[in-house]
Order: sequence, then C-alpha cells, then structure tokens
Amino acid sequence: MSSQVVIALDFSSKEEVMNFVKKFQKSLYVKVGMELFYKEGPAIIKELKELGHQIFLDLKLHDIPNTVKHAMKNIASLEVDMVNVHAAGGTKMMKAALEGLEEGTPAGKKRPLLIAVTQLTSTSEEQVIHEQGLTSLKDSIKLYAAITEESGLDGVVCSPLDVELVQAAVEGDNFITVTPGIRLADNSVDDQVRVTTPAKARQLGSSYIVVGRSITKSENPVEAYEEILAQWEGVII
Ligand SMILES: O=c1ccn([C@@H]2O[C@H](COP(=O)(O)O)[C@@H](O)[C@H]2O)c(=O)[nH]1
Repeated sequence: MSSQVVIALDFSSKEEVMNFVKKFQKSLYVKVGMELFYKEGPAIIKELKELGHQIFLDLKLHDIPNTVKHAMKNIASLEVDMVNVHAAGGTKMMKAALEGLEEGTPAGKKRPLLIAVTQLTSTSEEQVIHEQGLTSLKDSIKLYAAITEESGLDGVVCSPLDVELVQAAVEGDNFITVTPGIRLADNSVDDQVRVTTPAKARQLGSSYIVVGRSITKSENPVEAYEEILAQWEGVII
C-alpha cells in the first residue's frame, strides 16, 4: 500500500529537491506544488517518477471549464498519482477537469485521483465572511464537498479539522480527504490557520496528510518524517 503521508516539496530548484529526497532510503509520496513546478516544469515530475516516488501535482486549477479541461488533458500525460482544482470553480469546471483527465490518461494507465480544494487551510472564518462574502466557513466547506462529489471527483483537500464535516456532507463511503495543515505539537503554525497534529488527523479520519515545513525545515528531516509516520500509524499518540 502506498504511503498516506505526503511530503510537500516546496523547494525552488531541482538541486534542493534531489538533495532532500536522497536523504530518504525509500520511495516517498511527494507533493509538487506551484513553486517547484513553475521553476522546473514537467522534467521534475519525470525525475521524481524515475526515482520511484508517487506524486501529487498540486496546481489547484481554477479557470473557465474549457481551459481547465485542456490543461488537465496535458497534465494527464505526466502520469502523476493525484491532481487538483479549486471547488470554487464550480461543477461545470470540475466535470470538465475530469473529462480532460480521462481523455488525456494514456490507454491502459490509471487516471490520477482528482480532488478539489474546499477552503484553504490558511483561510479563517473571518476571511470567509468578510472577503468571500459567504455565511460561514463550515457551510462553504459542506457545499464545496457536496458539489465536488456531485461532479464525480474522488475527494477534497481540507483541514483535518473539517474531515467529519466533509464526510457528513457527502453520500459515498469512498470519498477521500487530503489534509494539509499538519504540525507537530512544538512546531510554528506559520501562515496556516486550521492545523492539527498527525495523530489527531488520523483520529479525525483523514485519508492522507500533507506535510511540508514540519519535515523540510526540520534540522533532521528523516527523523521528523519518521515521527510523523509513527504518529500517523498510531505508534505514538
Ligand atoms: O488548503 C491547502 C491546500 C494546499 N496546501 C499546501 O500544502 C502544503 C502545506 O505546507 P506546510 O509547510 O506543511 O504548511 C503547501 O505546499 C501548501 O501549498 C495547504 O497548505 N493548504
């Protein structure tokens, strides 16, 4: 079974990434986001795949349906394991993303999981009300989860603190929750707002956790990863 602990490779060059991943003597599930992809492009995906790592390509597409469909068709050719859009793009856009991904997936290959961001883990209740003009953070997450399922996607990105809310808002039993906003108890929260520990995320029912700085900025990234894995697997509570 693949790892459910995804390491966010928020680095700005291939050199930094390669120095980082070579510290680990095993295949990882890694996340390539905008910072790295906009610098290194599809070549970094190819290199990480050749090293045997699974990849969540986190580009959070949000545009008109036609543009997203064709972008997803191109993304599918990279043969990553997971990709995403913003649920705020709406059902037409999400359905178009899925169509593009299905059309672009090479014959005989597995389509990447397609998930949608509900509310970013850096978003506060106050921001949802005053800057997005919505009634509440929880209501918007419930609505975004429901329309993501209705659009045929595999799951959502949300805070671990929202997992129970998401599962109550959807009908299927296999709807996945991919949850950033993970910190060890003594870590700085940085720009995140809705955070918790790996152990608590597991308890709340996250399908996958996404962890960046708690590992990448640690003095000993391998040790930090192993501690997070142990918490996730219930070895340390
Ligand atoms: O709501 C979201 C969606 C994506 N992210 C991404 O996850 C990592 C988290 O990094 P940390 O260093 O562990 O805070 C980062 O790449 C974000 O782009 C998110 O945090 N929240």
